[in-house]
Amino acid sequence: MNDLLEFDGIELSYGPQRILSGIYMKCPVGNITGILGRNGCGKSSLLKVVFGSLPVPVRSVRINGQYLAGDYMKKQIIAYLPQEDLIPANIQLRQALRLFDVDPRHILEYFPEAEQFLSLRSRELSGGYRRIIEAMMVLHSRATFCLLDEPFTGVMPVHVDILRHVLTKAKERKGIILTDHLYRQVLSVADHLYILSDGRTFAIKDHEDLVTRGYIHTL
Ligand SMILES: Nc1ncnc2c1ncn2[C@@H]1O[C@H](COP(=O)(O)OP(=O)(O)OP(=O)(O)O)[C@@H](O)[C@H]1O
Repeated sequence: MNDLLEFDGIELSYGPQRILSGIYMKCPVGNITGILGRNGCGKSSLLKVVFGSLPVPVRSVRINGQYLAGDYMKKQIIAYLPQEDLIPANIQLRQALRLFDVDPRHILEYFPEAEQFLSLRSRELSGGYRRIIEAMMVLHSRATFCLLDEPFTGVMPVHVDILRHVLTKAKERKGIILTDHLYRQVLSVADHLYILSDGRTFAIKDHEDLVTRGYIHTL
């Protein structure tokens, strides 16, 4: 049986503003799970809580039914691409790959031109290049589960196609949860979809659900 990441019982408020309250989501290895939702509904917050970088009083994150204790970030069970930059601005790409324990060949296989970028600092890369390389790093990390917050955003179409290909290959050995407002790209790779609305997750059955939840007008 494939490893399964599940989470629920997550409660998150910012002051009086309740953000998350009725979450249930699961993602087995072999699957890509997409999360959609309106601006500000809490998608990034949810990924941070599951990764462990945003502490909350109540949270249940399980792998194969076993609760994950606080040290799972160190154990590299879950890798996370934040909406913000992953690689610190002053770090050379070559150093970043070493830090994240990613073989540069995984990047150069798809982006041979990146050879000339290896000695550049992260801040010297273009935004779109930095984004796709960061997404590739997470997908080639040792973690069994990957959380990707807006991996497609800012990436040019030919590289989006490469990323979709890498995602499809990576899911053979990983479970992947991703969110992005480039929802057609999300729809094209996701095996399961949820929409986050009113602090709760709803499994999406069809496109009509996205209209009903106020995410798209119509297709
Ligand atoms: N550190 C914080 N302090 C207070 N409020 C916050 C904080 N971080 C996020 N929020 C609020 O929580 C809500 C959810 O934010 P979050 O970034 O998780 O939404 P999102 O669904 O990822 O949005 P988007 O699609 O615009 O990226 C928003 O109303 C946001 O203003």
